[in-house]
Amino acid sequence: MLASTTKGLLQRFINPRSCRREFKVAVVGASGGIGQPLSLLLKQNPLVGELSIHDMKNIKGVQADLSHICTSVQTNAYEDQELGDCLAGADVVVVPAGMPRKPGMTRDQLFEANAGVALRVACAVSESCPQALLAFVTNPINSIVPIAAELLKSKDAYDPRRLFGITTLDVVRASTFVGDFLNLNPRKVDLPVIGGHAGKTILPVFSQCCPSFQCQLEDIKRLTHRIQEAGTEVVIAKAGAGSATLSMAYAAARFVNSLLRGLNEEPDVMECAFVGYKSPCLPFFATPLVLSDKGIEKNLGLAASGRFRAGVPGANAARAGEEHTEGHRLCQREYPGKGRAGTVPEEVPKVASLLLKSYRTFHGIHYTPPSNDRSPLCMYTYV
Ligand SMILES: NC(=O)C1=CN([C@@H]2O[C@H](COP(=O)(O)OP(=O)(O)OC[C@H]3O[C@@H](n4cnc5c(N)ncnc54)[C@H](O)[C@@H]3O)[C@@H](O)[C@H]2O)C=CC1
Ligand SMILES: O=C([O-])CC(=O)C(=O)O
Repeated sequence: MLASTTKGLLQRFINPRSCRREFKVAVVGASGGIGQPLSLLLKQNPLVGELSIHDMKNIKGVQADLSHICTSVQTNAYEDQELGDCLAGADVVVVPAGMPRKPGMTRDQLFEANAGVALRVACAVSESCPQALLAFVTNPINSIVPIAAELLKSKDAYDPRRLFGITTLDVVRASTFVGDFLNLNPRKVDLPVIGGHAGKTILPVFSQCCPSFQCQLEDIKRLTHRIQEAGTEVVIAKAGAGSATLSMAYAAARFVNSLLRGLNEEPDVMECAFVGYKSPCLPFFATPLVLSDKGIEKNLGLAASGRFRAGVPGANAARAGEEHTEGHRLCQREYPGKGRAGTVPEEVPKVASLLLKSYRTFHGIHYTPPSNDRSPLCMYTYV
């Protein structure tokens, strides 16, 4: 017994990869503009043992194509009514299903089209893999994640440590644009982005940028605006053919890989994501997280690292007029003495109030699923 334990430890020491586990990842919306390249990237991930893909259309073709790639990841495809089978036993479910924007639309305007998709997936997760980590790409993230949480609560399957809105693309863009600005390899730039995933709710925290840098306030404002409007930049450039797909697939693959590294008990895995937040007044907020086999091990909140310093103009960028909203009061209460070292950036109260407006948008919605939908969601009316 002792000998075999010692041998096991020795093997792990000699070959650390031998302790690597392989996980089942399900992609819902896998035939789409994001779903296909995301599946391609996951087919190459050594932490994935089984890649289970689902879509309402063309999924068998995507499966045939992926299955010719010479990696050991096993791929299985599921059609519309087979969502439950696709999800059964999944460790991670990632959802790039739903309509993308066209020029002139806001992300909010996708809510009616995409809320039903998110509710259907959340419902199927609650039945087929309630322990899975569930990560939405579907827009509008700021409202989709809260309604998915409501559905999971109604099914007694909500664990805030396991539900995520993927905001990694904001972080990827922040690294790219700041890397360009500083003439640095963007992979060497680490800039947390907090808040939400729409316009002014996207909040790069320049005071925590690593490496730190000093520049003119005008530059910070310009970089902030570029990061906040980057999605729209792509929507306009694609001129009606959808929104970001390749960069989003890259970002989602990175986020899923981080979830898997956490599940694999790798220490110190960190990502920002839009998740349940600790305050009842502000139930969701994107912040830096430490990931583990539980999903979220620790929410690092807003003063995430020792690198947080005063005196960098970023903390003052894009400051808007004060709004005496619940969110504003909350932030003042939780982070008194704003502007000092180690405290919240001053834009946060503004972002909080914008997020609260998103929640109110969905609170007013009466969700009626399509009449041909025979899923259990027919029973579910969201008011
Ligand atoms: N979180 C983020 O940073 C980003 C989010 N997005 C969002 O991702 C979503 C997908 O974008 P694209 O891939 O470009 O759209 P797309 O239209 O190319 O693909 C969407 C896919 O979802 C499938 N689908 C729709 N309803 C479904 C359901 N109930 N079950 C299974 N599959 C379903 C469609 O058949 C289609 O294949 C959009 O809502 C978009 O706004 C896009 C970029 C960034
Ligand atoms: O802008 C969009 O509609 C898609 C998106 O969320 C992004 O690219 O950040």
